[in-house]
Amino acid sequence: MVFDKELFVSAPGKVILHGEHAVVHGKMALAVGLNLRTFLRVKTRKDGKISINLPNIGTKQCWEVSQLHSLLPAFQDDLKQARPSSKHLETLRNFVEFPKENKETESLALLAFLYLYVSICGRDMPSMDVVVWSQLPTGAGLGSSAAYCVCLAASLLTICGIIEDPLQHNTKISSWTLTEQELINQWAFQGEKIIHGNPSGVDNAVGTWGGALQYQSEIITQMDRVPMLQILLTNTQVPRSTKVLVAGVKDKLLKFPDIIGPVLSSIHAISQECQRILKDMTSGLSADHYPILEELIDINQNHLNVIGVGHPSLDKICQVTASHGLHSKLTGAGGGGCAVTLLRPDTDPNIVETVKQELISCGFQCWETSIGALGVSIHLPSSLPADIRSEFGI
Ligand SMILES: Nc1ncnc2c1ncn2[C@@H]1O[C@H](COP(=O)(O)OP(=O)(O)OP(=O)(O)O)[C@@H](O)[C@H]1O
Ligand SMILES: C[C@@](O)(CCO)CC(=O)[O-]
Ligand SMILES: [Mg+2]
Repeated sequence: MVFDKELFVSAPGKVILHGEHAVVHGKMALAVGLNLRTFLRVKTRKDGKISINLPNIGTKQCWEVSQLHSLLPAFQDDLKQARPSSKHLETLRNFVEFPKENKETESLALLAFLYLYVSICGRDMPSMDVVVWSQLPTGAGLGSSAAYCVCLAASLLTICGIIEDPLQHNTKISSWTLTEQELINQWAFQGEKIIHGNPSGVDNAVGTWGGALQYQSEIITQMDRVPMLQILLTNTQVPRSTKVLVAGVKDKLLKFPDIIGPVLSSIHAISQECQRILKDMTSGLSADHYPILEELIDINQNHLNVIGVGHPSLDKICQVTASHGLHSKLTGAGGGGCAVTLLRPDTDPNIVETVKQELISCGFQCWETSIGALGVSIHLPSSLPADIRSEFGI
């Protein structure tokens, strides 16, 4: 049982360099942690209530823990057997009674929370307040859903005592053991299944481990030496749903297996080639690798258009950046959302500034960043960034 406890947990967003969508069909993806994070604060309370506050999507809910106990029979057979079934989802939807005009954004976030809360806590449901606040744009291809699920899984497993609070004995440790991270990742994957329908698991793996990784069929390989690539991220601000886009690619693949299948195989080969180049770059081979990286970006962007996940706003980013000699592709599920542009070490900062201004004048939002970020972390309140502290009112 949990007594007075307060935890602060965070997880990074991600950028997929290559392999989005193909990875859902067993191909390889290369993905990296992003220095924009989701933060969660959980604080136990004593009045038998459980509240969740999600300011990014304007959602607040509060229930009696005793009400949530009524969900247990539907979960009883499958408790601790991680996989959301249609029976679970139906039970949770009936429990929350979403009004007709309810936004999908809100229902998916609450369903994922309730699913993880009931499945992980079982009979020992703690009374608590949960607040989640993110630096990531929601639904823009930067893995906001995975960062949300990783934070929920890590905090619920810790508050229920299933994994240890890393700060309990040593305030310098900022994450869990490898075995505990594996458990966090598995539960976050289940949360992603509620939000995405059929996720590959790459996003939650980056949210858990950060860094740079290669992902294929649930096998995660950390790339231990990756060059410090500088990138420009542009958010078209065109909303889209990963769930809908992933389902669209599946339909196309079923309809035209001999046409779409080879495109996915080619995307796989692009990921392999990119990985080889990144390795060469870290082993100090002097060749100019950037032209190849740029060509791979262009080919993949065309492939992503072929499989139906492009958008005129993404084409616009490619045109604007190409007119200044830079190369871009969509990242994440596409259909709007974000694009990634590769910056060379010798790219003139004035050019980057001009490109940014042009993109901003199209109504887009830009961030210049480098790849790689820490995975799921636990924080002392004093070590949280100032803007996060003020979001949490501390
Ligand atoms: N900070 C947050 N607070 C509440 N819910 C969130 C938050 N971030 C993400 N979500 C949930 O995740 C959903 C967005 O997930 P979606 O997979 O469509 O986009 P994404 O994860 O940002 O992009 P991608 O999967 O392409 O990387 C939202 O509709 C919401 O339900
Ligand atoms: C589109 C996709 O490949 C990446 C979304 O960030 C979906 C997935 O892998 O689950
Ligand atoms: Mg997502």
